[in-house]
Amino acid sequence: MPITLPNGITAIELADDYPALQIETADCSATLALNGAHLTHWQPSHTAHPVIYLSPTAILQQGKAIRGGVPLCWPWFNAHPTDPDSHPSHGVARIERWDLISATVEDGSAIIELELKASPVIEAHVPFPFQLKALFNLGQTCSIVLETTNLAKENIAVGGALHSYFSLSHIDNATVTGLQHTPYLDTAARPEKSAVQTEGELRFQAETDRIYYGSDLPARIHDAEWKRSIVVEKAGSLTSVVWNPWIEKAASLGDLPDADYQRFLCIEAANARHDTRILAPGSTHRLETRFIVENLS
Ligand SMILES: O=P(O)(O)OC[C@H]1O[C@@H](O)[C@H](O)[C@@H](O)[C@@H]1O
Repeated sequence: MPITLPNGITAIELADDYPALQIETADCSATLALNGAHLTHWQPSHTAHPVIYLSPTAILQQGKAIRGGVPLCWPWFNAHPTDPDSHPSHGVARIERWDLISATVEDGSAIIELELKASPVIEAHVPFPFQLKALFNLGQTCSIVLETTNLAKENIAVGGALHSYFSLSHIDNATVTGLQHTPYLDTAARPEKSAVQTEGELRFQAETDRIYYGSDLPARIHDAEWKRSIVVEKAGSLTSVVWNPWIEKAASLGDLPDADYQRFLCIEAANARHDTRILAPGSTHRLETRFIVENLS
């Protein structure tokens, strides 16, 4: 049965056969694509600039991943752990269409639940039965929960990430705090190398691709030009990923303008590598993140 949408939430098409929900409430504006349960825009009313970066050349097509927004990576993080040539980067959840289960507006916040149902495409990549839900609470803050339940009779392994792309005035204006003394794996280095962050403030001057482990955040992105901080909180995750592709990698990505590496930074609540979760039959894992925007005077 079709869901009746409340005032403040409208069904739109972002492209041909590419449905989304447009949210306009007193507290925020936001856009949520059903493909990938992918938040492509969120801007609370108290901030002058969008919080989420979306590539202007993102491909909006069934079966393709959107560049930017908040990809829901599931059930593995980045390349498939054993057979990367046969399975898509960051899993299938971000390229398949989700079903809308409910949508309400309460006190200025849109509360939306989506579910990814099994299909032959998904079964070709995910070898176990599951229930997967995404819960969004979009208002003055933005919270996203990705909830996996194991419907198999044996243990399953579930990794992934809430791969948020945060919009910046310019990467040179951005610093990140909250990660000092945290160990990380530098996956941009060849070979990968382990280190501990010594700096109190992280700045960006090269490709950055780090998996921080034992990290429960929060981290804070300061944008000196836009005079705001974005606080990134999380739960159900002990790995945090910080990613910016920089010049060369950005140029190799066909769905990102060459110069746009300057316009975003990813901070991701992850279950990456050894933080992949083992779920017993019937058990549920919740990977959560929340964004809070603070204006600086
Ligand atoms: O191009 P994709 O599949 O969206 O991945 C983008 C990036 O996602 C990040 O999470 C990874 O740490 C990077 O290694 C990866 O390049």
